[in-house]
Amino acid sequence: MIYTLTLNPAIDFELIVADFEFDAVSRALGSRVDCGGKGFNVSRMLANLKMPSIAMGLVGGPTGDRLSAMLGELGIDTRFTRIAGETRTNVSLVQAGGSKHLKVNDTGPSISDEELAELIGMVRAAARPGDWWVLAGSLPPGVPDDVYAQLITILDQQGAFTVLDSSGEALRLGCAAGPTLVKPNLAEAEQLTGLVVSDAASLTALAQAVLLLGPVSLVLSMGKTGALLATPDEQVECISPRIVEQNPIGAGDSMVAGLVWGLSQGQSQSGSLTLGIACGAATASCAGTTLGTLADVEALLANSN
Ligand SMILES: Nc1ncnc2c1ncn2[C@@H]1O[C@H](COP(=O)(O)OP(=O)(O)OP(=O)(O)O)[C@@H](O)[C@H]1O
Ligand SMILES: O=P(O)(O)OC[C@@]1(O)O[C@H](CO)[C@@H](O)[C@@H]1O
Repeated sequence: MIYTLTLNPAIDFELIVADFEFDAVSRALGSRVDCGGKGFNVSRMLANLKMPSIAMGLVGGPTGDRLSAMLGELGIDTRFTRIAGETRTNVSLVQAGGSKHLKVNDTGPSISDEELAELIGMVRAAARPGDWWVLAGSLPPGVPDDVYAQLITILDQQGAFTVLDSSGEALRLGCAAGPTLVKPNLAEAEQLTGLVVSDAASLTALAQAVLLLGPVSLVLSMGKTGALLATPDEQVECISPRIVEQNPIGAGDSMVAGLVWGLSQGQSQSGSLTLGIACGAATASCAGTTLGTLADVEALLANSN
C-alpha cells in the first residue's frame, strides 16, 4: 500500500487575472478551488494513475471538512487526525494566457502536542513492511522540525519505505533519519547544502552533498530541465519532455507520485524516474492546479520512447 502524509494540507484557491497590478483593485477573470497540500496532491495524482493510496494528515474546521469531502469524491481512502484549528487556504494569482503566477501559502493552524501524538500513533499503528510512505510539505506551527525524522525512524523500524519531500530544517533533519528517497527541487537542495549549481560538476557535487546528509537516494527536480537521480553508486540525468507549460504548481508532487508508482511496483529507480518525469510534465502542461491524467502521462511516455 502507498500512504501519503500531509501535516499542513490546504485548499488551493486560484484567481486568474489579466495582469498583476499593485495598489489597484483587480477583477478576476475566473477562479478555481482545488484540494491541496503536497501529500494530498500525491494521492490525487496516484488516483489519476489508477493506483490506490491512503491519505493521512491533520485536518480541521470547515476547510478540513471540505478537503475531506473532495478527497472522498475522488475515491481516495483517508485516515485523518482531526484538529481544533482551521485547515489553511493558500492563494495563487495566475496571469491569464501568460506564464507568471504569484503564490502565497498561509502558515497553517497551531497543532497541540496531543493532536501530534495522535497522528504519530496512527502512523505507528498503520506501518507495515514493504509499504511506501510519502511524507510531504511544510510543518504547521506547533509541530517540531524533527517530526519527519521521528516518523522515518518509526517507519524504517517496521520495514516500510519512505519518500521525503519537504524543505528547510524539517528536510535537513529528515534526511539524517535515512529516508529511502528524498526529492528536493534545485532551490531546496541549494539551501540545504549551501552550494550553488553553475555547471555539471557543481550539480554532481550538490547531489553528493545531499546524499552525505543521510538519504539512501535522491531525485533532484529541476523544472522544465528535468531531474537527476543519485545514489552513492550511480547518477542518472533525465531530460523532461517538451510541453507547453500552463501551470507548474504541483508538478513536483506529481513527479513524486510517478516515482512511487514505479518503485512500489518493483520498477528500477531509473525506470521510476522516467515515470516521475512524465507525471511532472503532464501536470505542468495542465491549466490551474489540475493534475495530469493517465492518458497525458501515457502520451508523454510514448513520445519519449
Ligand atoms: N515546464 C515544464 N516542462 C516539462 N517538465 C516539467 C516542467 N515543469 C516541471 N516539469 C517536470 O516536473 C518535475 C518537477 O517539477 P519541479 O522541479 O518544478 O518541482 P517542484 O519545484 O517540487 O514543484 P512544486 O513545488 O510546484 O510541486 C520536473 O523535474 C520536470 O520533470
Ligand atoms: O506550504 P507547503 O506545504 O510547502 O506547500 C503547500 C503547497 O504549495 O504545495 C502544493 C503544491 O506543491 C499546493 O497544493 C500547496 O498549496
